[in-house]
Amino acid sequence: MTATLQNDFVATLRAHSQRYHDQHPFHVRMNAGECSRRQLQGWIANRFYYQENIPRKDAAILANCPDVEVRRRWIRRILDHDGRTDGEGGIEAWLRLGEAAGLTREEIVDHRHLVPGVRFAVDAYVNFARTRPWVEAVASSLTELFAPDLMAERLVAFERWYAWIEPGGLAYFRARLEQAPRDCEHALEVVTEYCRSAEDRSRAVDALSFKCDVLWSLMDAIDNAYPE
Ligand SMILES: O=C(O)c1cc(C(=O)O)c2c(n1)C(=O)C(=O)c1cc(C(=O)O)[nH]c1-2
Repeated sequence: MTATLQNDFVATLRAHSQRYHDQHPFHVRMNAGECSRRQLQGWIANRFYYQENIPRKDAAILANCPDVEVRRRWIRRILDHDGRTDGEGGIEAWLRLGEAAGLTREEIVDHRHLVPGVRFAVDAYVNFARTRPWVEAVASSLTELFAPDLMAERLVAFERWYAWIEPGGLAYFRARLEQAPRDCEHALEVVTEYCRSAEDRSRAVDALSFKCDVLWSLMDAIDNAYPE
């Protein structure tokens, strides 16, 4: 691929920031301090389903990926979320966020708050990674290019507007500020190396569009379940 084609490809991927869920009305209200306690708790309990399924999605990518060097780096994502032992990892950190916001572990883990639209959106993402070519699944993870800005904004918003959430609960977002850039740098390397033809590139762009839709649908479902 020539340098120009590569730059255009990366620019097209990055332009998907315009469709990222940071612009969803629920996130806009969240970051403006307009969410109630119940709405934030609902968001945390529902987003847990995304968090617990991310490692299963990444395991599907590993299962479909024949490149040992890619697998060696990709596997770290699973450990980041699952931890190496009890009490570690992103899933645990998300449960602590829930506790800091006044939820019990039990009510998060047993899915009593999980709404159908969130389940369908997350299941669609995992299913995509299981059934589509692995490079497309890698491309679909590239929404993480846009996540750090949202995390930084969220950290400021939570400290400012939702002081009733214990500050220790925000550790998850701080960890993602470092993990997301590292992860998406690798994902970008993979798609630029493997997407050689115009058709490959177009499929990678479609995969990222699909993922933007997953995240947007997830937020729509939460927004509908916890009206103002
Ligand atoms: O809170 C967010 O807005 C947000 C967004 C995303 C994303 O853009 O997919 C991820 C995360 N958080 C996240 O915490 C996370 O671990 C994660 C993994 C992935 C992925 O697709 O592999 N996205 C995201």
